Amino acid sequence: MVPRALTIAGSDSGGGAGIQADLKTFQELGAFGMTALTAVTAQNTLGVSGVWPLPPDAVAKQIEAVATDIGVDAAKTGMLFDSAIIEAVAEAVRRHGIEKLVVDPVMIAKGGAPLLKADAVEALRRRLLPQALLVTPNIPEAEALTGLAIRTRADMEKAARAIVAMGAKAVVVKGGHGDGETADDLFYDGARVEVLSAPRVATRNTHGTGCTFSAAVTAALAKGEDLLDAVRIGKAFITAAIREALNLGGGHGPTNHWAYRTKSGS
Ligand SMILES: Nc1ncnc2c1ncn2[C@@H]1O[C@H](COP(=O)(O)OP(=O)(O)OP(=O)(O)O)[C@@H](O)[C@H]1O
Ligand SMILES: Cc1ncc(COP(=O)(O)O)c(N)n1
Repeated sequence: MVPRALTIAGSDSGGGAGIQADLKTFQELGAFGMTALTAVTAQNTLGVSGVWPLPPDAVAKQIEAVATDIGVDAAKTGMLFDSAIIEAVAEAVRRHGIEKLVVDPVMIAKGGAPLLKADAVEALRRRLLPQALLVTPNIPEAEALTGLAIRTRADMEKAARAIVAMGAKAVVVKGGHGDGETADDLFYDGARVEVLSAPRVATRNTHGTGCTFSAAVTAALAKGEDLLDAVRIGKAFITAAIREALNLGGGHGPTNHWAYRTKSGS
C-alpha cells in the first residue's frame, strides 16, 4: 500500500512553512501527500503581509473529498486561523475516522503575525486536542494551551501532563525556543517521558521548523511507524533540515527539506 498523508493547514507563498513545507516533507519521506487548505497567506522570509481564510465548509469539503476516495493513513493540522475552521476540522476528522492525527497548534508566525485568533485557543483545547494522537506545541504554544509558565525541564513536563489531561494521547513540547547548547524536546504519552535532544544549530534560518517537524512525524505514522519511533524520525528529519538550512531571502530563511535524504548519512 502507498502511505497516504494529509495536511490541513495554511499556504505559505514563501514555500518554507505551511502546506508547502508539509508536502515537501511527505514527498521526501515517501508518503503520498494531500492537502486541505485553510487559508492563503502572502508571506516571505521577512514576514506575513496578508491572510485570507477559506470558509469552514470549503475546508470540510476538501477533507471529505480525499478521505472518501483516496483514504488517509495519517493527517496533521497546522494553521487553522479561527474557531469556525477548528470546529469544521474536528467534525470532519471525527466523521471520517482519522485516528492518526497530529495537531501542531500553530498560533504565531516567527515574525510575530497571528495565525490563530486569540479566542480560538479554547476551541483548539476543547474540540481538537481530544482527537489528537500527538500534539506538538512549542513553548509559547504550550503556555497558551495550559496557562502555565514554562522555564525549566520540570515546567515542560508539567505542561505535557496537563495537555495529555486535556484528552490528547501524547504530546511533544518542543524546545526550539530555548537557548541551551542543545534543542531538547519532551515527549509524554501518559506513561513515559522521553527527551529528544540534538545539538542546537546557530542559524536564523528556522522558518517552518515546527511545520516540517510535525509533517515528518505524520509521514512516518502514515508509513506505519509506532508513535515514539515516528517522533524520533521527525527529530532526525528537522535536525538535518536546520543543519543544512537555506540562506534565502532577507529574513528567516527556510529549512532544507532534502537534507535528511542527501546528508543524514554524512
Ligand atoms: N536552532 C535549532 N537547532 C536545532 N534544532 C532546533 C533549532 N530550532 C528548533 N529546533 C528543533 O526544531 C523543531 C521545531 O521546534 P520549534 O520550537 O522551532 O517549533 P516551532 O516554534 O513550532 O516552529 P515554527 O516557529 O516553525 O512554528 C524541534 O525539534 C526543535 O527542537
Ligand atoms: C501558513 C503558515 N503556517 C504555519 C506557519 C508557522 O511557521 P513559522 O513560525 O516558522 O513562521 C507559517 N509561518 N505560515
